[in-house]
Amino acid sequence: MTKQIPVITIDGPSGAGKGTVSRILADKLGWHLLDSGAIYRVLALAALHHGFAADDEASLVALAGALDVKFDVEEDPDLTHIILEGEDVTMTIRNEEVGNMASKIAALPRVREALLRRQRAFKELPGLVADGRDMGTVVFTDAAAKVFLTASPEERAQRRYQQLLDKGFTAKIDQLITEIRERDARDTNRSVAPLRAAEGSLQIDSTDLSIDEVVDNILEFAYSKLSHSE
Ligand SMILES: Nc1ncnc2c1ncn2[C@@H]1O[C@H](COP(=O)(O)OP(=O)(O)O)[C@@H](O)[C@H]1O
Ligand SMILES: Nc1ccn([C@@H]2O[C@H](COP(=O)(O)OP(=O)(O)O)[C@@H](O)[C@H]2O)c(=O)n1
Repeated sequence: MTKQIPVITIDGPSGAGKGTVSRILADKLGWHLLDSGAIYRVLALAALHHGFAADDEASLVALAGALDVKFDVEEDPDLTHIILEGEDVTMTIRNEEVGNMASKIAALPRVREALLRRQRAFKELPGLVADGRDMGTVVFTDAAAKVFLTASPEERAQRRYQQLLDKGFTAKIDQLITEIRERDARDTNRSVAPLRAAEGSLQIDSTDLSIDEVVDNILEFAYSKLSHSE
């Protein structure tokens, strides 16, 4: 029998802490990490470079199929460098213009379909931690352990605010709360792969939990699931 490759999926809304806890989990377990949002962001940046509109599905699908992107984990142990068409876009893809474009193109069914194989290719031994919106519901439906991580919109906006200040940007908390609510609505109400908790997932509200508490909860859940699936 071929060895099953274990997958832990972490889905949830923007600012819930998915990226942070996924990276810690992947480090602790020595597993691969898929930041699926980065793939949508890279496609969004490429679309902006090419001047494609957010609803030009045919052009975006063609672009997704031919996307020349590399995730470089060798160079820097703390940060996966993302290289688009030879250019390091690790920082550029994090800006709000790219995030908003990513959230718009992510609503197009054929674009999501075109990115499926690229995401599934991250599933390699010894295991994968996959961070996104539909990791447990669509991309890795057979994952060993599925987590749905949330926090209140106010707390998530406050975290983003702090994150932006730490990076030297200015930001307005009211505007961030509005943007978070808009992005939640778009991700939750789209017809294809809407944001929702996968069946059987561990649901964690991290509003009043520390990062370490969230990681410990997930590890305990994942170990119990993995020991049952062996
Ligand atoms: N449980 C938590 N308590 C406090 N801050 C948190 C917690 N989880 C994450 N953060 C912080 O919130 C910010 C957003 O987290 P991030 O992992 O980027 O969220 P997501 O990937 O879900 O959008 C980061 O600055 C992170 O350090
Ligand atoms: N698996 C995924 C990951 C991201 N996305 C979309 O891509 C956008 C950017 O993802 P992200 O995870 O980088 O966003 P943040 O949570 O960091 O704000 C999200 O707003 C989603 O609309 C998605 O639809 N499916």
